[in-house]
Amino acid sequence: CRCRLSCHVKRHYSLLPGKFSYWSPKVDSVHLDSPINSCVYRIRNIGIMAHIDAGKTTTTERMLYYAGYTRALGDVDDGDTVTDFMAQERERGITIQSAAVTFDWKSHRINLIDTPGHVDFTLEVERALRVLDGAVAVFDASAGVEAQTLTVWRQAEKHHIPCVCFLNKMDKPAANFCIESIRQKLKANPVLLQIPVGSGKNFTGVVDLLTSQKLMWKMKSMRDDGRAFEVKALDRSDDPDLLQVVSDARTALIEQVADLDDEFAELLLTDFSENFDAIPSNKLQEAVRRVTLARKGVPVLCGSSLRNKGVQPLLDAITAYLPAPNERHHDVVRWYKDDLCALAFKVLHDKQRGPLVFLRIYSGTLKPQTALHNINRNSTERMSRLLVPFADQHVEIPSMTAGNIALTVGLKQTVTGDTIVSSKASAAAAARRAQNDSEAGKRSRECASVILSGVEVPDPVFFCTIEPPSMSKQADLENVLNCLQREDPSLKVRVDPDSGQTILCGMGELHIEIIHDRIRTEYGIETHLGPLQVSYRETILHEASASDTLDRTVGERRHVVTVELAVGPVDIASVGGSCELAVTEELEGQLSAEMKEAVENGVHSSFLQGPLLGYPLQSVSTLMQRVTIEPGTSPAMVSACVSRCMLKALRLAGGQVLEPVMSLEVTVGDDHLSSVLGDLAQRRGTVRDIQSRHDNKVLLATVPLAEMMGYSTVLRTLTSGNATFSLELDTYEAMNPQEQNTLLKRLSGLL
Ligand SMILES: Nc1nc2c(ncn2[C@@H]2O[C@H](COP(=O)(O)OP(=O)(O)OP(=O)(O)O)[C@@H](O)[C@H]2O)c(=O)[nH]1
Repeated sequence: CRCRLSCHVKRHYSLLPGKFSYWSPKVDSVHLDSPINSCVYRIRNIGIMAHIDAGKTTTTERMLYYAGYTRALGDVDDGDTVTDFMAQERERGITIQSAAVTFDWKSHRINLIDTPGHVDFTLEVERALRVLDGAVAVFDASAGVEAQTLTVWRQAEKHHIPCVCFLNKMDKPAANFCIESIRQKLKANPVLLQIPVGSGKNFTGVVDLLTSQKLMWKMKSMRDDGRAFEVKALDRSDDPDLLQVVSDARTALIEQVADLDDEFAELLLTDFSENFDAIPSNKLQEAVRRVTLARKGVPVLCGSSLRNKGVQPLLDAITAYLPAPNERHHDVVRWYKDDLCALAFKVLHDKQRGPLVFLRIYSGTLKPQTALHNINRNSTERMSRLLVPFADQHVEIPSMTAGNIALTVGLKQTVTGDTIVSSKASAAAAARRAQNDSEAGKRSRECASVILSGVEVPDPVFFCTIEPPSMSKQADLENVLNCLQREDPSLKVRVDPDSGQTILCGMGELHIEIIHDRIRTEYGIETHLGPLQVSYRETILHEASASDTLDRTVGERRHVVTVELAVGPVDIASVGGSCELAVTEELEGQLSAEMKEAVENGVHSSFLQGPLLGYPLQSVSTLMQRVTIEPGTSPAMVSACVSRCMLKALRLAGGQVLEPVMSLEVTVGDDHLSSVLGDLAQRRGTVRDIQSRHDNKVLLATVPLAEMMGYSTVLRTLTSGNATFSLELDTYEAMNPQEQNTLLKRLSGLL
């Protein structure tokens, strides 16, 4: 099945020279062994996830190098890695956008998505996880399980993604084999497959517990790329302590796997009952694979990417233990049989070609120059070109089959999360199959949807105004913001109805800063950002009713409408913070569809602007009691009257400001702990726990977002740069009356 098409491919599907404006100095040439159709069971769609700075990018670079796709090792500290190709990423040394990379390793096709670790970009991780079949969790072995790892681990669990753990940075003096921390904090079941040889700067290799072989990197110089390493069976000449540790660990591994996998237990008890140790390594490997796929355990490997040790066995583990696309279950896909069904999981904007859409193909075949149907937008558009993504380079190909990740050119309306199929008729056929199945009583109607579930976009917590350098650039800026929004659904742009100013809403300070930078560097527009502000919410304290009549003559036409309604607070727990609208049964029968929509529009626009400060409302229910409309009244007037009446009722109901409260985790040395605590007390922070991690303390707290502006600079000063932190939205909490008053005065310019 291994179709060696590389020559053919090189002749016909050359790289697109200079068409993509990104820079990539070290990519020699892309030679995928079979870029068209790898057998599905040899494909691995993999993500790398971790806490910031755990070494994801360094590990990815090593993988690309050993797989033969780069000819020099990239270094995040020198800013020349392949996957971090945007200018900001190179400058800051962090991964902002997931870049998809396709390469082959030992007859397997690996589609790898490098995901960012900073919490401001959690959506990027979520987006990537949605389309992955497996993941590698990279840990800094000297830090163990950190905050962001926990967050992404939970996300991976949500999508039932089997994982392999890689304990990186084993060369650091404080590195330790943090198995317990994986067990306790991640509530995972680590399956230890390797034992490190040496520690700290004497870390020289690993022992593979399946084969009892020693893999040693005997570096001749600091520049040694680690490509060559020695593989040798352990024997009596080896250190007796190591032999003992390996023997114990192998026995423990065999027992653990037998506990988790019945097939393996049976084999052990029948064919190898005399000597468990004689079990062949391939049988053990097959069992570890079953355990990993069933998510009963996670294989754990270790190494040091920076020092070029341990990455090749990690690549082997990806192919050996993580699932192929056909081993994963996707409910919706079966309705499409062999027809095309794909999910758009990322949009990038290329200045010359317009939007580039990343698609994960679940069934069928994708071909360029064909029309595709977007179910979510109910539109059909033409895909002009089909590419294999290789960081910032792309190889053009004539078709792509299920299981792969493709990059398409020409889809202008598609946004992240849309389901793409071959035609409207194919969507209808899938819907019919789903319908028949649900009618046959096999499953509920909800499950019979033919749309792949998209990506949930969290609400942004920060916002600020953005202005072009001159009015003549306003249209350009709007265009740029549209492009950026299609790429990044966590960025929201709106226009303030009172001031007419454009408002940027984002997930954090860094997020907004990066957007600002990109507008300048990629699109050449110098914009001015207003001060960063916190996105509050509002709710009401009591129930209240109001009525209102609008009687207005516009030109020849008289519009008369009367509205009566009641509002009340609802329990956050029961509605998850959203607002509700109900209409009395009597009224439901009286209103035409058009007028009902006008009423709903009026209520929903009031939900977007609370009565106190104009922030969106949370946990408010509205009951529409009476709406009388004189003939000739336009729907717009009905909406206007409903909004006015809502405002009246909301004011009577007493407003309450809700502020975003973040969960904060700070890792800091003992000597700086008290100054960090002192500073936190001044920020209205509440300390939840202080844990020890090696020589450091980990401080867990909640703190209002409003108090956290510029925190990274303050923390750096307080601790001379010896602390790291992560911040994530926890909840919205009611402000006390005193704080609320101060805020109201400050925002209305009285303070
Ligand atoms: N000592 C040591 N340092 C490492 C190792 N791997 C990576 N680093 C360093 O750790 C830092 C972060 O590495 P990255 O590869 O950028 O980490 P990342 O997880 O991709 O970071 P983000 O993209 O910002 O989330 C860099 O300074 C690397 O040189 C390792 O094995 N040992």
